[in-house]
Formats: sequence, structure tokens, C-alpha cells
Amino acid sequence: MRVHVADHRLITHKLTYLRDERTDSPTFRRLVEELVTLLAYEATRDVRTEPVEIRTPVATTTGIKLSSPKPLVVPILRAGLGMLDGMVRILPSAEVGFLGMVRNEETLAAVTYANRLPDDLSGRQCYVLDPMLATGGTLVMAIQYLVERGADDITAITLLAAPEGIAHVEQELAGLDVPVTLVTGAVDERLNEHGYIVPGLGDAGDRLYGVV
Ligand SMILES: O=P(O)(O)OC[C@H]1O[C@H](OP(=O)(O)OP(=O)(O)O)[C@H](O)[C@@H]1O
Ligand SMILES: O=c1cc[nH]c(=O)[nH]1
Ligand SMILES: [Mg+2]
Repeated sequence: MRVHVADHRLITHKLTYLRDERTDSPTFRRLVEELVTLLAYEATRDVRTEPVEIRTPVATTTGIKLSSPKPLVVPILRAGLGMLDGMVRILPSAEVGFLGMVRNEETLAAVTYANRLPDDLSGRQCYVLDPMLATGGTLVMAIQYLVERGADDITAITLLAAPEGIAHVEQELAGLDVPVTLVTGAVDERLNEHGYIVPGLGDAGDRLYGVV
């Protein structure tokens, strides 16, 4: 897996406010949206395009447009939903598939409760959105669903990642012949005994949408 830490100062600045426990839910939501836009800029560097000829008021010229089939954006509910608007703002023609996944807080194993992906993802570039990569169990499962359906290029965008989680994803996906890239705003120190990222930001879903 190619790992890109997008440690631009503006990203680190916004992450600092996101991490702060005093940041309220409306501000948290706005910061997540702003952050995903900045991360998406990096993550879509290799989005597939094809040449297109256009005429300006002065001359004809060749530019580029996004290739078909269009990229698929996959937010992982709940917390990944907070990243969707920011992502489709810069990729308005993308299609969107949904995965609902939740960690069992005792075992830390990911459980899937919703799966609304196109059946055939052959030749599709996919962008998975989830603010947190902790143990990595959720991301491994999400990537496996996409690969099973034929996705041939996958980029995960996270706000924070734990070193243990990155290592787990790399180990589980070793031998996969689909290129996988992780673009993250920061790699934190570690996981604590409850599987939370340290220093992290707490439970991203709860901070976006409240405790359920
Ligand atoms: O890397 P992992 O150890 O698998 O943990 C990461 C997952 O945990 C969080 O979701 P959560 O299970 O809290 O669900 P939620 O988004 O509904 O709050 C987060 O948004 C990731 O999906
Ligand atoms: O720190 C963490 C770990 C998993 N999920 C979260 O929302 N936060
Ligand atoms: Mg949660």
C-alpha cells in the first residue's frame, strides 16, 4: 500500500481544532468537510482522465476530462458520511456507493450492516472515505468488498491513522494485485487498550452525529 501523509500546515492546523475536545459538533462537521477537500486534492492526483478537444474564444486546444466509467466514492457510515459532501464538491460527477460498518467495541471486529455498492466495479477507480483508521479491520473489509466486485484501483482517504492499523492493512492486503493508496492527514502515535487512536480525536461518529 502506498501511504501518503498529507501533512500540509493548513491540514495540521484544522486537525488541531478537530482534535480539541472543546470543538462543538457544528464546527467539527465543518472542519471535516474542509479537511476532506484538502485531502481529496492530493488523493485525486491520479484520477483517470482522457484528452478532450475544445474551442476557446481564441483557438482550439486539447484539455482533459474525467474518463468513463466515473470514479466511485464510498463513504463508510456513519463517520465517513461527514466526508461525502466535501469529496463530491470536487468530484461532482462521481457516483456514490455506501457501506455501513461498525466496530464491535468489545472485540474491535468490524461488522457490516449495510452494503449498497454497484455489482460490477470492473475498471472503476474507488475512493473510500472514513475519518479514522484505527485497528484497520474496517478498511480491510471495505477494500475486500470493492476488490471482490472488480475495482482495480482504490484510494482510502482518512483524517487520522494509527501505525498499528496501517501495518495491519498492509499485512492483510499483501499479495493483492489491485493498487491501494492511503491518503491521511496524520499518522498518530498508537492505539490505546480500547482501540482508540492516541492522541486522536475520540469517536469521530459521535462527535459528528452524537452518541447513539
Ligand atoms: O480501524 P478500525 O479499528 O476498524 O476502526 C475504525 C472505524 O471505527 C469508526 O467507526 P465506528 O465503528 O465507531 O462506527 P460509526 O462511524 O458508526 O461511529 C471509524 O469511523 C471507522 O469506521
Ligand atoms: O480513535 C478512534 C478509533 C476508532 N473509531 C473512532 O471513531 N475513533
Ligand atoms: Mg463511532
